[in-house]
Amino acid sequence: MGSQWGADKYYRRSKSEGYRSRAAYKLEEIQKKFGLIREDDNVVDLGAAPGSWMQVVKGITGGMIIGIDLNTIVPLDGTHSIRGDFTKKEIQDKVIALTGENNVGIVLCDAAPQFAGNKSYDQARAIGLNEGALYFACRMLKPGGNFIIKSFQGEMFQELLNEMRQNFYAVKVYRTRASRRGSTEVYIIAKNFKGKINAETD
Ligand SMILES: C[S@@+](CC[C@H](N)C(=O)[O-])C[C@H]1O[C@@H](n2cnc3c(N)ncnc32)[C@H](O)[C@@H]1O
Repeated sequence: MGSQWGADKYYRRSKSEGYRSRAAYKLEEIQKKFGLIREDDNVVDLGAAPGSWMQVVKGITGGMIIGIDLNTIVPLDGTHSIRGDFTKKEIQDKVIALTGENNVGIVLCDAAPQFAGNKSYDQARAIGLNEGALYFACRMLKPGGNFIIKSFQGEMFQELLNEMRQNFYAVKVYRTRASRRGSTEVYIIAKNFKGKINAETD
């Protein structure tokens, strides 16, 4: 039985399996289906707190793992955490200082803005944040890199997909089983970055 309040089967499972959040199961499901995280990928996780996606990624790649969040990410061995807004240049420069230029194999983004309860305002902010994440991915990824991003179906979603298709050779929309029932949440699975030349997203 699903519950809006977190006491659902994924929440209980995350507690018993030591994950920091039920969100872990969304990434596990996406990885099982699409296998986009490769074992030598450097990975950047946008909106990473409390850090369950970083825990999942640690079990897959031997590459560098960097999590970025507005909130503190409790340290996770063998990973880097950056506190700040990933849309800001100074935060992006910190990532490049760690990875070098265009040396990231996959960017993950599970970030969402604080919702105010106004449907069309919230949707516009969510898509705006998605565009910031797309810009980040285009700045960091190596050609052939991948991008997984949470979004919300509604106004401007199609335009976002079109921008994704300008920058990646294959783009799909996927809804995870762990997404809450009735929510418009989906993940965009973008494969095979075309390279900087197509990255005119800002
Ligand atoms: C659903 S949580 C992510 C859960 C995470 N995937 C996990 O597995 O633990 C969304 C996060 O996005 C972060 N966030 C939203 N906007 C952000 C921004 N501009 N820069 C950095 N983090 C952001 C929020 O602070 C929040 O912690």
